[in-house]
Amino acid sequence: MEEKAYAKINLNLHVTGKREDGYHLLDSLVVFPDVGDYVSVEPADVDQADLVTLQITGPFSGSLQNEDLKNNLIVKAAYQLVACTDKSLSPIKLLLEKNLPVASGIGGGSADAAATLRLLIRYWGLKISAQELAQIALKLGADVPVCLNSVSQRMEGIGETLSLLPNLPQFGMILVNHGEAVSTAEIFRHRAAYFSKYIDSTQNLTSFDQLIQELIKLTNDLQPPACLLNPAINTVLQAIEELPFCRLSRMSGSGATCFGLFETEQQAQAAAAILTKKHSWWIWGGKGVAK
Ligand SMILES: C[C@@](CO)(OP(=O)(O)O)[C@H](O)COP(=O)(O)OP(=O)(O)OC[C@H]1O[C@@H](n2ccc(N)nc2=O)[C@H](O)[C@@H]1O
Ligand SMILES: Nc1ncnc2c1ncn2[C@@H]1O[C@H](COP(=O)(O)OP(=O)(O)O)[C@@H](O)[C@H]1O
Repeated sequence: MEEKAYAKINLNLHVTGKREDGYHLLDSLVVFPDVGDYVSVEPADVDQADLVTLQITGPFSGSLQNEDLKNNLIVKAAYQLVACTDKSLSPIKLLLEKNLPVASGIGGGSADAAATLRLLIRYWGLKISAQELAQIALKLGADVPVCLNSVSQRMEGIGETLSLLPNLPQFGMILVNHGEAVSTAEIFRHRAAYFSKYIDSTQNLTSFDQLIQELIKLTNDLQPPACLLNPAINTVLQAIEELPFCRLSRMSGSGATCFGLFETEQQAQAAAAILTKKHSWWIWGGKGVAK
């Protein structure tokens, strides 16, 4: 049994306020392109010491090799489910194929956690209400709730207030990461002192042109501090902007991954191929909205 953990892309990200606990309030249009990690589960030996174990493979497994697997969001997600059932559960082995760059503003860890929740609810046959699931997800991280169904959404609060964007058009996207991880906490610490206002007209975004016109008016408020702390992000943004048919380039989340938007999937794939010839960066191109 397997679940795909789709990358999370913030098409815009407005920091609209700050909570008393220091967490920032956000307003962001979030989409899930057709690229991701894979989480799968198989039965483990009954004499396995831990109920849940994890093995990581894939091109970015090395980024997690020095971390204790018990701290991985996948293992934490599994134990959150264990804690909310009376069922007697048999030991499992979880496998993660890590295809997404780590700590890169595309929510790989959050997507993995959400995929694990979906996977194990199915595998163990658990009955959990949507409300309880949303609470478990938020406990794991602010970005986990939006990743639960991996469809286009507007995200507010710190990530707990979600509204679906069912009319968003299909488009092509490229993702580019130059290989330097940036710290989310540090980027938030260096953000400008003002809070930005977000004007919502998301219901009208039914064509690609309308979407671009709207996104041009919006910003990622974390992009300026990220570029200041890691100027190479500017180089990436410029390289994307110069690609044929690119209509918008921007950073996702707290960075450093940047995206480019194209009218079609084919244009995005061709653009990714051009960039791949010039740079040794992580580059992906394809469908901007997976499902
Ligand atoms: C910025 C976003 C936008 O989608 O994406 P990423 O860049 O992580 O992909 C998220 O809000 C990231 O949420 P999440 O992934 O849970 O953040 P964490 O790594 O736990 O946050 C690390 C630190 O960043 C700060 N932080 C995080 C989220 C937030 N809304 N306000 C904050 O001030 C806090 O200091 C927190 O301790
Ligand atoms: N399954 C996981 N994949 C990636 N990172 C994880 C995972 N579990 C825990 N982490 C931790 O979460 C941090 C943020 O990772 P990630 O979710 O990739 O960041 P971002 O949301 O910025 O893309 C990592 O530095 C790592 O320490």
